Amino acid sequence: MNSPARPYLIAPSILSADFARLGEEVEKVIESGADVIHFDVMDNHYVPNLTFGSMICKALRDYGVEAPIDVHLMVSPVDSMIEQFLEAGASIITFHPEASHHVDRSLQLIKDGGAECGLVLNPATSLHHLDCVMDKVDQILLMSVNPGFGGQSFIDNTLDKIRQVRQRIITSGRDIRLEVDGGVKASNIRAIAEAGADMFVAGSAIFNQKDYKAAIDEMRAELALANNS
Ligand SMILES: O=C(CO)[C@H](O)[C@H](O)COP(=O)(O)O
Ligand SMILES: [Fe+2]
Repeated sequence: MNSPARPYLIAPSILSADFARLGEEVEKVIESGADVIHFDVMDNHYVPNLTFGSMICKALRDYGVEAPIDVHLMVSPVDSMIEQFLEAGASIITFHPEASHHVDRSLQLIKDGGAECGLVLNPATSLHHLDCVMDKVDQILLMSVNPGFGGQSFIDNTLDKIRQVRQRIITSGRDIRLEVDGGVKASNIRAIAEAGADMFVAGSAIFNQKDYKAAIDEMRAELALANNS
């Protein structure tokens, strides 16, 4: 079905980390084999929850975190937050198209700031939002839960959406990452990869375990079995 041009990337979501020890938690999860840190920004407006802003991203950089930071903006409006996160050292910034009045402008703002850009589509958001930006995005994030909270169950019909987006990526001829976020765990990560994803966000499935390395290793073992030919 698909042959990812990139290796599989595991991106622990710090939403489920111990916020009182965030620097140590991030260090520990990187040492345990994580590729990317997924950073969930919620504003109690676009989503019914409130998390953290760019100061925390900057604090992680100042603490010495060098791993890519993948900022998932669940905020509206988006542009002022994009500017702040560019300043704070974000590597990738994604946002929800319905949260921006001018999607192309917001994507360009991210690129001009030197970060990678992408759109996030909720479970019931149409793929039509991708039609005019496939030449611009570096990453597409498909939500497999409704945004706002960690620890929810994976919505199964996301698998079909992943297959459709993978086809669009192949058609575009571009090297666009396909990230999936929400309810990802060792028991379903192989099916998600086989559908066409190459980047996997997992919050509770990693941070709610005692042994982060064992949790990540188990996911990698499942990914090694994925048939994506
Ligand atoms: O964007 C998110 C929620 O809006 C989180 O990234 C996501 O839910 C990760 O948590 P979990 O793996 O526990 O589902
Ligand atoms: Fe997220």
